[in-house]
Amino acid sequence: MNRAEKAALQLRAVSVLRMLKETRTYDELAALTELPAGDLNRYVNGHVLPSDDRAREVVSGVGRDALADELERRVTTDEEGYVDNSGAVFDQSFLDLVAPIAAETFEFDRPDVVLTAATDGITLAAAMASYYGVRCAYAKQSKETAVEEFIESRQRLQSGIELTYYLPAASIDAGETVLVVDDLIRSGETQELLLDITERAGADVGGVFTLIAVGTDGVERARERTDAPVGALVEF
Ligand SMILES: O=P(O)(O)OC[C@H]1O[C@H](OP(=O)(O)OP(=O)(O)O)[C@H](O)[C@@H]1O
Repeated sequence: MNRAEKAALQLRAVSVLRMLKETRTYDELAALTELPAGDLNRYVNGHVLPSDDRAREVVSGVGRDALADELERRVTTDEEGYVDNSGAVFDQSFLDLVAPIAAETFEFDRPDVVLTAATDGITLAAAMASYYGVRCAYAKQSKETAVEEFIESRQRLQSGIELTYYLPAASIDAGETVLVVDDLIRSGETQELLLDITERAGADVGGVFTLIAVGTDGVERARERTDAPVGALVEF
């Protein structure tokens, strides 16, 4: 890890600690992180940065669990099992905290592009793309006017409806590495379309990440399509 990466990791740990501190006392934060309350106070107030070992532990250990709890608090499910996750996907700063934790936890290959499907995956894709410092692209169910060439993927869904996603062809170059993300995976049909688009572009899949996996079918389906890591922050 070079100096800039170390500094970035330390600052991410401070962001995670600040988020956790919003609803906790320093003693509670100390119990959660197993770090001394006095040190935590200095980190949260920005007087001292945590060591890289402590920072990594905060980001991928307690940070992941705490963000998963926070996500569960922000999501509601109705009696038919439909999920309202607007409390998460409408909050870009929350997703900005998720991005480094997802990257640390699942060790995706470093992408050139983060790809998602419009609409609800876009803010997560933007957070992941910003974290890696790469482009973000989203496939849509309609063709953008003035774009001449598209990569398209069509699938007949379990429901019998045919679904087509279109991505402007210039969004992904052959040989690039693509991280496929979405806010939610249920049947895995949307992921399959995105993985198909990646393949049609001649690109490689560096990983698949979702905030929420509803059941295991969708995640299993993605795992059958790729050897790259497939991860979910929470599973319902
Ligand atoms: O695993 P699947 O069964 O394919 O479901 C997952 C998809 O469902 C939701 O999108 P939706 O179709 O509701 O469109 P939206 O993002 O525009 O709301 C969600 O954002 C995923 O893209």
